Amino acid sequence: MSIIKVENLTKIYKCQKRKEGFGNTIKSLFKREYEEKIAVDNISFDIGKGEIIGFIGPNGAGKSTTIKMLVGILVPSKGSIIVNDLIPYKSRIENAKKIGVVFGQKTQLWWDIPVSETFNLMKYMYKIPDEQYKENITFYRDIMDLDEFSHIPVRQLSLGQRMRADFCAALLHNPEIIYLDEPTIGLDVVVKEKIREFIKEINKVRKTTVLLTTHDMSDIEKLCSRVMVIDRGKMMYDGELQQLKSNYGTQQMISIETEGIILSSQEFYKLNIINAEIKNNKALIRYDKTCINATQIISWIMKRYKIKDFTDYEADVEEIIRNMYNELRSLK
Ligand SMILES: Nc1ncnc2c1ncn2[C@@H]1O[C@H](COP(=O)(O)OP(=O)(O)OP(=O)(O)O)[C@@H](O)[C@H]1O
Repeated sequence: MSIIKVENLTKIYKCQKRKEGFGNTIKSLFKREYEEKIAVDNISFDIGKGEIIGFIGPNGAGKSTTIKMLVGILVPSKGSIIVNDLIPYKSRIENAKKIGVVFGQKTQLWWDIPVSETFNLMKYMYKIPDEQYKENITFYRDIMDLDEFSHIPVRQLSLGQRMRADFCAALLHNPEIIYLDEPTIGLDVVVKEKIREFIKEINKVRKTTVLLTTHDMSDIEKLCSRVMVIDRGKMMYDGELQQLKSNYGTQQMISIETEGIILSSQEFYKLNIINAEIKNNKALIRYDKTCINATQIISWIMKRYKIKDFTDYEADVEEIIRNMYNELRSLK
């Protein structure tokens, strides 16, 4: 059963045409010319209850525009969206009761009041029953260390504390879906890890559906099994992260340490590899697994050197996505 169903969704922005030069600026005061920008171009997808989906793409790809339409802030130019059996822009308030939103770059907390007061206001606004409110505060207090900062006004919080407070505020009313737009941007590794654990826990305990937009590929690797990739408004990939890895993650690396000094990098190019960086008795070899495999490389080296240690690395998600963007763009 899908909780989000999107069909042929398109968003076209109408923007004022800007021409250079003083004369043109004066003219534009009297006669405005407009041009259209297709930000989201005929995309369709289905999301099931309890899924955690990574929604990724380069800058300006159309991610935020899609999320704004799902939330109900923007009206689509074409196509349909059903979220929780509602059309978001027609039932904004009803929809808002069932969703939570966290924007890494903006806060939805009140700047001048302490975090605990903000939570009280949210309780009042969303009409959260006492029992549910108490249960949630206890749950979040432990997992997000709320006591450390709940008495402090929001403007005095560090970014990591503010993000933790933002997450709790967005989840106080037990939303069915949470939209996360760059939720770990600018955070240190410890807070990032805490927030990822929190997302996993909420998803496990409450079956909350999560749509996550991020440029941090470790967020994707650690949280999502399915990814949707958008580029220039078009859906380029929707499927398993694992499949994406095997389609685009053909580049791999082996690092090797030998007993003696490696004399020259030139000889490594007899192998069908991409490149080799050599330093004393260490070599870092980059290869394409569709051309040669790790065993072939190791056995070739073993005939020439005594190997002390070696490690075989999978391509990381960042590299996979880079390969994918490059390939898709070269096709256009
Ligand atoms: N209000 C607007 N008016 C006109 N064009 C807009 C508006 N908002 C976004 N755009 C354009 O629509 C396209 C998609 O923008 P959007 O913000 O959805 O991308 P994004 O994938 O979220 O990018 P980023 O990763 O940089 O946040 C971009 O070309 C952007 O310039």
